[in-house]
Amino acid sequence: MTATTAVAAIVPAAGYGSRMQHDKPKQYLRLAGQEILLHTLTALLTDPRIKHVFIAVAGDDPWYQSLDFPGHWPLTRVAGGHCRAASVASGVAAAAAAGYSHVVVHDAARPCLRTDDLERVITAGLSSEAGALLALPVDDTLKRADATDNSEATLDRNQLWRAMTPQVFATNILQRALQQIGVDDPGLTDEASAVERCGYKPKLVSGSATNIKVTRPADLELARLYLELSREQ
Ligand SMILES: Nc1ccn([C@@H]2O[C@H](COP(=O)(O)OP(=O)(O)OP(=O)(O)O)[C@@H](O)[C@H]2O)c(=O)n1
Ligand SMILES: C[C@](O)(CO)[C@H](O)COP(=O)(O)O
Repeated sequence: MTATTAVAAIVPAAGYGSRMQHDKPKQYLRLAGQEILLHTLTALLTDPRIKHVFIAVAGDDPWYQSLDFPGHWPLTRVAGGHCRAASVASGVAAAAAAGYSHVVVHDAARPCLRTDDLERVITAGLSSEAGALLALPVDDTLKRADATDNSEATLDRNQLWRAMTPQVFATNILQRALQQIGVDDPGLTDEASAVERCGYKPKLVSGSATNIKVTRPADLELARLYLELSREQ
């Protein structure tokens, strides 16, 4: 693949953010001067290989239409699904129909994506049939809890990584994997899980701990800090 290969980004943005406990989905909360979704799209569009962004939005979403997107951004709204995988599948179908050979899937809720990390994971994903994803080796000791949050076991953390996004795959491979495994499979918490179960071993590309997924209220302050720090660099 060349550095100028055209890829499509898929942004699942149809969640309601229940863990954030806010009356507005977290992707529409404002941090460091603009909505989280706008930060995420700005980060994705720093890579010239991303030629289009398909954003999966909930059908009853009243917020998306009010966002102030720059007119030149190549965006298409697609129907969000009942779960993250269904939203991603909707975006993959649109990217396939538009003729994109590869897709970059990135959570709307991860606004602190660094350009250098994005560049590395796209390059890795384009150079391997199995694809690639940003991830970080686990540095903490991992415990398995019992039903009352007591530690009942310590897991071997050797060779354990925590997955992030972007996750980069050949469009046809990801589309076939999602169809084969089924978007309602409880084990399908990211795109790589579907591709792995079809026999591929996606490359784990070491990312940045700042690439957090804004999930709970405490994440907002941290994301704001990271966004303001990146602006100063
Ligand atoms: N049906 C869904 C559910 C989630 N997402 C998106 O998938 C990303 C990661 O999901 P998560 O952090 O779980 O977001 P929510 O589902 O909104 O959060 P919660 O689980 O707390 O409700 C988010 O950008 C979210 O908008 C989506 O596009 N469609
Ligand atoms: C895709 C993901 O961000 C990788 O860590 C994560 O699995 C999303 O989980 P969520 O519960 O849908 O936020």
